[in-house]
Amino acid sequence: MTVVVALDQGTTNTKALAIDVSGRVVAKASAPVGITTPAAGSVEQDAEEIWTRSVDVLARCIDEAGASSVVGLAIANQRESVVAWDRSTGAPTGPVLSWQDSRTAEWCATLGDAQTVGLVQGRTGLPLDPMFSAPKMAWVLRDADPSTVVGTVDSWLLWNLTGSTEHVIEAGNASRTLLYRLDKLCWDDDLLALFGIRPSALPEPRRSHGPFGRTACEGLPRGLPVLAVLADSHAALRGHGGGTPGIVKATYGTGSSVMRGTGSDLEHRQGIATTLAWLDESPTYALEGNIRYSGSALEWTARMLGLPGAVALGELAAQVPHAGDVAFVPAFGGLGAPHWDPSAVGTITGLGARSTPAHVARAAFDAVAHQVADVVQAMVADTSHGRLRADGGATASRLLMQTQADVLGCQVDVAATEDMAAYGAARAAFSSQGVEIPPAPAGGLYVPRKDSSDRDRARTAWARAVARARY
Ligand SMILES: O=P(O)(O)OC[C@H](O)CO
Repeated sequence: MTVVVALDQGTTNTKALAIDVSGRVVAKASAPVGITTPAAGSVEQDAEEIWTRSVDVLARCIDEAGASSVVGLAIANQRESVVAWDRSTGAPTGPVLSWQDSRTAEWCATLGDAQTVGLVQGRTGLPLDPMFSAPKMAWVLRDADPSTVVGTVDSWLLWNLTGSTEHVIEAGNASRTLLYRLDKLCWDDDLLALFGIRPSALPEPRRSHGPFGRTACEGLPRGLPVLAVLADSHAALRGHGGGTPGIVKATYGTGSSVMRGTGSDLEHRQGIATTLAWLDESPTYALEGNIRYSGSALEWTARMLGLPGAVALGELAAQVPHAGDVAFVPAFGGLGAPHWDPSAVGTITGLGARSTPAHVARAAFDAVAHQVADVVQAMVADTSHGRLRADGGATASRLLMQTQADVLGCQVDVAATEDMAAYGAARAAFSSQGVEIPPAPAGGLYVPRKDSSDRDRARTAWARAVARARY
């Protein structure tokens, strides 16, 4: 048996899956990863913890699958988060600044006039927003020694996996930094100057198939090649078979990423990012809308209501047929796509004397579905003939998936595997070896149960709540 061991290094969890040539998962290990919010707008992680947890799950998975059957590794990783370390010692110089970290929001707002914002958007496909890596890189490099280097989480993992030899970044991850030029597929000197980032601190961009080197670290068999690296959301698109124009997928993780592959076309849409999905022999582009709080909005609401988690929240929400007039806009740290408003604040509107915790719980599920719908509708003019492919932990909620079909007015196909990012990365790794494994099959289908006037009413109420959350 031949397997690829795929690591999915996510915001709150690190998983490894051994996947065979038929696409079957033959071994799996996972470990939680800590995240802290030491101050308003600051969201941090521990780089050493990310690394040690990753080695731990990889080692357990390789062991279970049998080391001799492993042809190589694949990586899918959380994007935009920034790690800085000392090139000579390999030690992190501070915490990881998470993609959710918005401490640079004010600085970003002063960075440029409309022309600069247009330049950034035109070259990188991204809005000038603190979610992306460059402002965080600039922040961690302030006053840093010349030996300090930076990277995204894939860079950090590859540096450690290869025994501190490779300081590289996968091209799709690079496209999330605000420094990578989408048409020319390289770092952009003007943007490096804009953010004040010294080129020698940056990792070298590589194609999604590398080369990324071989394992040379403690805790893992030596000499295993890293066959493919993909940013996690992009990997999920690949898992769904996306990339070819038309497929729209939503990943429901800590945040949500909605993506539509556009093949070799660089398309642009108002409020939506254009991104490099992956770079094989030629680039595959995608449109993407990133929502900061979706699964984490459910967790937050559960905590506020004194419940143990999202499952209990779903049980409470199911006690009422709808949220009444209550709407919850989880604009913690501002709103992402398609609004891109860092000044928006988390808001619960429409509370009345008859509102109950169940209505608030229901409003939290509505919020996740409406945020995804906002992005899908900014990408696809008419959703009624299409389908949304869904993956990620929160797709286990039937309430959420039915709500999603209802507010979008189209069928939602839920992937049979909850590990789509790892699956997509494994697909890419096998493909580099000339083996094509099939896209992951759907495990559940949801069709809309609301008519269009109910849907329009719900969408209008949501739009009003979003307007209230914005200054
Ligand atoms: O950790 P996840 O799976 O929520 O993914 C994080 C995203 O990559 C951030 O853009």
